[in-house]
Amino acid sequence: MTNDTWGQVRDGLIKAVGQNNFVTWIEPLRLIDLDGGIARFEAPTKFMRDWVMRHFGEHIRAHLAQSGQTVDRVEFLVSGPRPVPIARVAEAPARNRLPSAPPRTGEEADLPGAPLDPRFTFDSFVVGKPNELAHAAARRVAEGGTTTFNPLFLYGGVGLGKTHLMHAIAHELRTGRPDLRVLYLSAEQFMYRFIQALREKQIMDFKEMFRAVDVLMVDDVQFIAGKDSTQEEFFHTFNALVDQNKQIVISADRAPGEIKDLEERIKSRLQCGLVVDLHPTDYELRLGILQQKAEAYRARHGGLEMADGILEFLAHRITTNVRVLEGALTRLFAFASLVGREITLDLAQDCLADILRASERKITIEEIQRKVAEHYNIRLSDMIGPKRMRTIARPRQIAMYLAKNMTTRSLPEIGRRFGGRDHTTIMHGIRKIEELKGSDSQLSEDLSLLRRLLES
Ligand SMILES: Nc1ncnc2c1ncn2[C@@H]1O[C@H](COP(=O)(O)OP(=O)(O)OP(=O)(O)O)[C@@H](O)[C@H]1O
Repeated sequence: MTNDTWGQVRDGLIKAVGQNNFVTWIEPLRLIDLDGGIARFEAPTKFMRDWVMRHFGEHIRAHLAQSGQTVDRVEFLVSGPRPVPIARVAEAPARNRLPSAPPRTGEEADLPGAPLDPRFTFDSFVVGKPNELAHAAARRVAEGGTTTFNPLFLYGGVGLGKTHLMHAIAHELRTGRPDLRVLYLSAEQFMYRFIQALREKQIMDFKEMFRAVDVLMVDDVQFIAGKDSTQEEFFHTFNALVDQNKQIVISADRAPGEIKDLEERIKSRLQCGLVVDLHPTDYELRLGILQQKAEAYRARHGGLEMADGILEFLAHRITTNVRVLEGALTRLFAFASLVGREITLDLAQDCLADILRASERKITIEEIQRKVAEHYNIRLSDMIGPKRMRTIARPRQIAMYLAKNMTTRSLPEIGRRFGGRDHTTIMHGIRKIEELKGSDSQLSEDLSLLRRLLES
């Protein structure tokens, strides 16, 4: 192939994939051979080979073919530490080398990002009060414009949509800004890649790779807390990218300041951008998510017969997290399609009994003691202490009564939590309250109020 032909192919490829992509991924390739309809290229590292093959292989083939070459297939090889000499390359190295390829040696650490879940898009993300800020910030980053806050730090409890939002950003950037190199991975993967690079003495490649991305997204960053050298490397990567104005998105299960064993300088760096939390879901958001999932199911599998109020019932009863909510719905649909019946409330309760039981709020004896002590304005220590005067003994008996009725604890267990009292003393206290509540309206009101407070 002549320089002219390559010049033509080069221009076409730049137009097709963008200058940035061309310089980073295509220019470093070396054409070793074009024979029998097969064009063979050599890439400096395995990572680059895989990336180019996946993203630009077809572009390269098509542009070579357009320039008049007979090319049915393009193959990519990795140049090993001691490349096998290829005669043709040796004969005409200057011609076959793609112009101005930067010198690269050895094989770079294999550093592809984690795969993205195709279902985690902005379209499938339901927005409500608890997550609207996080969603808006994620949307802003996904536009790929100038960096306004760096990093974006998303945090929240288990299963509240952190990963979903990060994948959505990556999907959006890949379509809207294909010229940007977006790398998404978990903090755990970051650590393993780092250890691998250390072991294989490829730390420079590791650094180069991470510093070459335009948008870096690291999920579950709390994982690197307490892992000193990984933290150190993460800190340097982080700084290098921020210095170049490259966008960073981080997620964690808690706010930066609350991650134990995370170096202070990292905490303060993480707090420099925009820190937003995903709050626990509320009823409206849960219902919205369930409605969206039910619609998606109908769109995929056709009709689904469901009695009124089922989704409302689930949104009301399953308050743990979205993952559990989704799991419940999936099981319900599978069950309904197996038995071929309409989903009724009975069927839902039956089929989801374990999930419903597990998401019932568990009230502890300590909570009961605290609430009752607060209500009657006595000290918590008096709940378990020996004082016998009525102003203390009565609230203590009320707490015993509630402990028996609102938890599954046995009398001896309750006795232990009340300063090691015997179960007969507990029994006596409970009986006393049962007796009194029929005649003492104030006491019965207090009991209902305390129940409500504890259940809320
Ligand atoms: N607002 C939402 N709209 C639609 N689906 C949601 C929403 N929030 C969470 N989900 C779904 O709930 C599941 C759990 O979400 P995700 O994996 O993003 O949680 P996470 O916050 O990253 O949790 P973890 O801390 O366990 O990693 C996913 O299937 C996700 O699609």
